Amino acid sequence: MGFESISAKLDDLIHKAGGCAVVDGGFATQLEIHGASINDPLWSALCLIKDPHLIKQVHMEYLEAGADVLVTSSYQATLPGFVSRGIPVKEAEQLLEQSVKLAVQARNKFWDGVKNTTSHSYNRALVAASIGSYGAYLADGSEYSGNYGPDVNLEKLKDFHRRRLQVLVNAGPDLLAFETIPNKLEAQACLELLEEENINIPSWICFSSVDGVNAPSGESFQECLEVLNKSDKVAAVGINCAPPHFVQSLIQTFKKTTDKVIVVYPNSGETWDGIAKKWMPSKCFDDDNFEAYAVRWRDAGAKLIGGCCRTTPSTIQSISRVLKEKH
Ligand SMILES: C[S+](C)CC[C@H](N)C(=O)O
Ligand SMILES: N[C@@H](CCS)C(=O)O
Ligand SMILES: [Zn+2]
Repeated sequence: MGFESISAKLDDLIHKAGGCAVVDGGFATQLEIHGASINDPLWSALCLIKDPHLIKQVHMEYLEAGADVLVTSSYQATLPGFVSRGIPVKEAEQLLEQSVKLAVQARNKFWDGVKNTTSHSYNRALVAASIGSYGAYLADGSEYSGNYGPDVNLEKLKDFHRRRLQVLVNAGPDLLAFETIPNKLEAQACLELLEEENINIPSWICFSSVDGVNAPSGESFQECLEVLNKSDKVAAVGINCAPPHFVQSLIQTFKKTTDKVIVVYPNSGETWDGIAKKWMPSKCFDDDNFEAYAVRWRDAGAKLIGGCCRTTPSTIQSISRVLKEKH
């Protein structure tokens, strides 16, 4: 590695993609479209146990659609979550490793198939190991409230994230994707872990938002980003799984507060009912809206753009087509 910066691989991908790379779309959503039943505390991580082939298939579908970054199936895959289902710790760790390996295998297979073909517009994708927030593990919708209760402090959050982080990094992803972080405390915990574990692959840290202005906890993004700006271990910051109509102004807020790469991959606009465990209709973007807005988000300064829950490979195809258009 020498003196190469931690984020060299990510910077190189963004450069090759013409200044703005494409992240994949809703992973759990596409599992469900294929019939997976994930109404379960493990949510999409249930497929790591029940149907790993489907995981690889979904990764392939997002690659075909033009994703430059694959986010792994580990969002709600945690050691305590698996252990609570009677899975021994060693096997639980293997499931986490498997989430990275399935994405790497899909990426390699897809790239081997296209790299020597003429006039394709694909880049060799990077694999980002998903690290869902503590709220995702709680499976009570608290990744959208940021309310973890009085017993959760910095040390508890670091304890929760540490071993999974180590196992995922050892499985060899290109990046780490911290997803739906709802408050400043968890952002701080993730950052301290990256430093303490001396992680040498780039990370992005993405927040959720339910009002389009602040983090779900009510803390301002300015105070959250001031914490993250202190570390070079965090290559990119942004928003995931928030409604798409919040994104433009949030990019502007982030631009004022950080020099880091900005990553946005909103959901379709539907809202998650954490009790009923289903998506409720709301003001939504369709694929054409994503296509139109992806250009605006890029022009506002985002360098990584994709979709989250309730977006599909056809959404990513629309985003990829418009962002990779030659002028
Ligand atoms: C991004 S949310 C829709 C994931 C599922 C949630 N953590 C739950 O288990 O209810
Ligand atoms: N990477 C996860 C994020 C859920 S908010 C998924 O797409 O299912
Ligand atoms: Zn989502």
